[in-house]
Amino acid sequence: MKHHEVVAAVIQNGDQILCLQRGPSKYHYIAHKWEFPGGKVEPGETQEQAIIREIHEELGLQVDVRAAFLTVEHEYPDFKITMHSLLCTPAGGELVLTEHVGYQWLPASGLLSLDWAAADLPIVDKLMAQ
Ligand SMILES: Nc1nc2c([nH]c(=O)n2[C@@H]2O[C@H](COP(=O)(O)OP(=O)(O)OP(=O)(O)O)[C@@H](O)[C@H]2O)c(=O)[nH]1
Repeated sequence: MKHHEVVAAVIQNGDQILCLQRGPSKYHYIAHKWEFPGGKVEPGETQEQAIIREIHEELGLQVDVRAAFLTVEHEYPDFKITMHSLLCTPAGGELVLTEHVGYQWLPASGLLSLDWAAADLPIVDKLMAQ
């Protein structure tokens, strides 16, 4: 089974957290699900370099990476991921969606109002517990 190393940013602006909605996908179980911005780590990149690149590509934002948050191993029906979530704060730029179909800024207490990708649920749980 294919395995991907993924980084995901929990971008916190005060108590608000940036949540993004994926569009259609060939995999029904991730199509239209909510997730954190990020993507696959490319060969030779650190997690921090990967998240900074992905956030710039996907959202046109600069971020500062503050801390590692939680690493999740998740197996979907067709592939598995190791996803490293990193706590980030906005550091410039105007949010423009280039790959996603929607976004919401929500406090941790509101995160479960969204239909999250399965791999994200441990991250959501940890954010809600803090
Ligand atoms: N970015 C991101 N990906 C996630 C999250 N949760 C989750 O299951 N994933 C999965 O992790 C994988 C990340 O790949 P991606 O498609 O976003 O990465 P990428 O931008 O490098 O994609 P590409 O292969 O089209 O170049 C996808 O299969 C995605 O469904 C999340 O919170 N953020």
